[in-house]
Amino acid sequence: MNAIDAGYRHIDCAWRYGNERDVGEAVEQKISEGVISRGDMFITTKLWCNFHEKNKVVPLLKDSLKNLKMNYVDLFLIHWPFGFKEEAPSWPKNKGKSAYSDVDITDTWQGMEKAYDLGLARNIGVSNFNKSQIEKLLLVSRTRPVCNQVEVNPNFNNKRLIAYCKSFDIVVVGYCPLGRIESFGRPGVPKPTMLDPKIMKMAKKYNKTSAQVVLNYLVNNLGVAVIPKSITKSRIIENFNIFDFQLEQKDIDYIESTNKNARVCLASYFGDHKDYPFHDEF
Ligand SMILES: NC(=O)C1=CN([C@@H]2O[C@H](COP(=O)(O)OP(=O)(O)OC[C@H]3O[C@@H](n4cnc5c(N)ncnc54)[C@H](OP(=O)(O)O)[C@@H]3O)[C@@H](O)[C@H]2O)C=CC1
Ligand SMILES: O=C1CO[C@H](CO)[C@@H](O)[C@@H]1O
Repeated sequence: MNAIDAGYRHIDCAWRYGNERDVGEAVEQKISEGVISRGDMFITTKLWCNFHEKNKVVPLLKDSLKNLKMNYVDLFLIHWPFGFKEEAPSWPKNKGKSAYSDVDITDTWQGMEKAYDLGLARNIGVSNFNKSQIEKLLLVSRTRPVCNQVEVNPNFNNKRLIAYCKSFDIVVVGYCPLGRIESFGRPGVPKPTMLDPKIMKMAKKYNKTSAQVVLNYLVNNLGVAVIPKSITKSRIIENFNIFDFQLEQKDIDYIESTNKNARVCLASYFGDHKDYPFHDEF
């Protein structure tokens, strides 16, 4: 509700997050208050890994729509390229290969196309797909993926994948745009750039916060859509107010120099899955 009041119109959901009911209720409430109409909103949700078989895609989306109390979503994504067996846990981190399914991503894509044909998803796309996985889909798809939602932040600027996606008019939506501050301290996770003292000092010059500087850089300089998450009303408002300033070139150069090619979101438990996406360079 705070996000809608602040002006957000794109809400990122996933069956796996369990946030569809709350988002559906907030949208319904704001429609009843006359603040928005359904057509103003852009609602994304995602197919979880236990439902990659072609004939499971539409039923899973129908379940998401029931949760959302909507009759369509604006964008439906395959959450990860790797699949799990339906009966496996939804995050089978200690189960090993016995939990994995070997459904081909092109079969799952046919299920996504069916969801599109039925009008249940107005657009279809992917998340966490690497270049060769997108290539594989482009070769067989009737309806092309419009979006790849992947990690993008100054520590992991993902430039080569962004350029590849753009060359096929695939919109990149950047997740963990602020570097998911709560993961800082875990092995291999670098300090989020918004905590860099130089960025904090730079932000003061623009009368902005370091989070706003980072989000402005991602949108204006990397050309991606961003989906910062916050449960804090003041930060929700802060993260929306990023369009009214222009970074100087020397500041852009500094932010670029902080790239470390280091991800926050690795899903490394599944590194031995045949479709794990992050062994390739991009
Ligand atoms: N497709 C995929 O596989 C994935 C998708 N996602 C999507 O991306 C979204 C964002 O990613 P997420 O992992 O949450 O990481 P973010 O980079 O958005 O970081 C979120 C963290 O930053 C804090 N924060 C937010 N705004 C500010 C601010 N202005 N100043 C200081 N701290 C701030 C939040 O705190 P607080 O909430 O306490 O205010 C929270 O701890 C997710 O909600 C999800 O929708 C994420 C990971 C994987
Ligand atoms: O979307 C997501 C949110 O975070 C999870 C835990 O890191 C991810 O695995 C998932 O893809």
